[in-house]
Amino acid sequence: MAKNIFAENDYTKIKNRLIDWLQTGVKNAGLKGAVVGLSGGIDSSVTARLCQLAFGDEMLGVVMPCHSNAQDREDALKLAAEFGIEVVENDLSEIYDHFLANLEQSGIKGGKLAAANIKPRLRMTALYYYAQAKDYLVVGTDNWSELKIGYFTKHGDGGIDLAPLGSLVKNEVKKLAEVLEIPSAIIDKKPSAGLWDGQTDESEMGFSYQELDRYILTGEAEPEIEKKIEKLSVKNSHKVAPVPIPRREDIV
Ligand SMILES: Nc1ncnc2c1ncn2[C@@H]1O[C@H](COP(=O)(O)OP(=O)(O)OC[C@H]2O[C@@H]([n+]3cccc(C(=O)O)c3)[C@H](O)[C@@H]2O)[C@@H](O)[C@H]1O
Ligand SMILES: Nc1ncnc2c1ncn2[C@@H]1O[C@H](COP(=O)(O)OP(=O)(O)OP(=O)(O)O)[C@@H](O)[C@H]1O
Ligand SMILES: [Mg+2]
Repeated sequence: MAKNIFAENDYTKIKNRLIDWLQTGVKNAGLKGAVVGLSGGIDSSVTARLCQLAFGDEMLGVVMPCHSNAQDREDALKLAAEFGIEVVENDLSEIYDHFLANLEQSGIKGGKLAAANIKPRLRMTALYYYAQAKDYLVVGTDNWSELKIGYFTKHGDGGIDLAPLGSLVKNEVKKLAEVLEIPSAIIDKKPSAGLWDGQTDESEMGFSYQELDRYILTGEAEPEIEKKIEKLSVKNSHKVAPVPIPRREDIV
């Protein structure tokens, strides 16, 4: 059997280093704590728990259903209650419906993704409201696997101030979740962006996190999987690059 490359790290050490890293990031910004969107999924649960350990009471979780799965909302609220994380809830479903209808009044109708990507961008707007109100940073949940292939909404869940999980692949986040005592119902849940009914990361990506993570860490993958990963990585590289600006000498 192939060795488990995700089990090799010391996750207690990683936990402690990430707590330090978060504290340094917030201190360098001259601010007090962190705000995190709580989806009921593993990435936000791990991020919220790390922030709580880093900032104690100076940490806010925000649950923002937007035509979302009721179980996810319950899991998010349960996690907050279990760890004593302060939580507020904003249901964005009606705002989303109004906003989309308003946009469509222009006569321009977008496809499924144009509409669905509004959801994470509304959440981003709410998170920045709370961050500014409380002198916090917006702490994102994006992991290395998602960043590698650009599997996030630009200026949505990608619109953040710090990304503590950005150097860990998804399966490593799972191991970290165990050390943080995240409930197994959350750890074992199928990853989903929750943008539409039945959406799962792996079916949309066209490969598994196991395959993606193995490729990121070892460079090994079936040729057709490698091709898919590299294609997405190139296509979405703009999402992790600074915004292009023309060189002054080329235009003046
Ligand atoms: N070369 C380029 N240089 C600069 N900008 C470029 C560009 N190509 C496109 N763009 C811009 O980027 C936009 C497309 O990017 P974007 O708006 O992000 O949209 P897109 O990548 O099409 O969709 C987001 C993807 O992330 C997934 N997602 C979203 C949210 C959460 C999660 C999750 O893991 O939970 C996953 C979602 O299911 C979907 O597959 C274009 O409309 C255009 O404005
Ligand atoms: N209903 C929601 N309420 C609050 N925040 C949300 C909600 N849905 C998504 N988010 C935010 O968007 C982030 C990106 O979603 P994503 O699905 O990648 O992470 P996750 O749900 O934590 O984990 P998983 O990828 O395993 O589903 C979440 O981690 C969370 O911060
Ligand atoms: Mg999710």
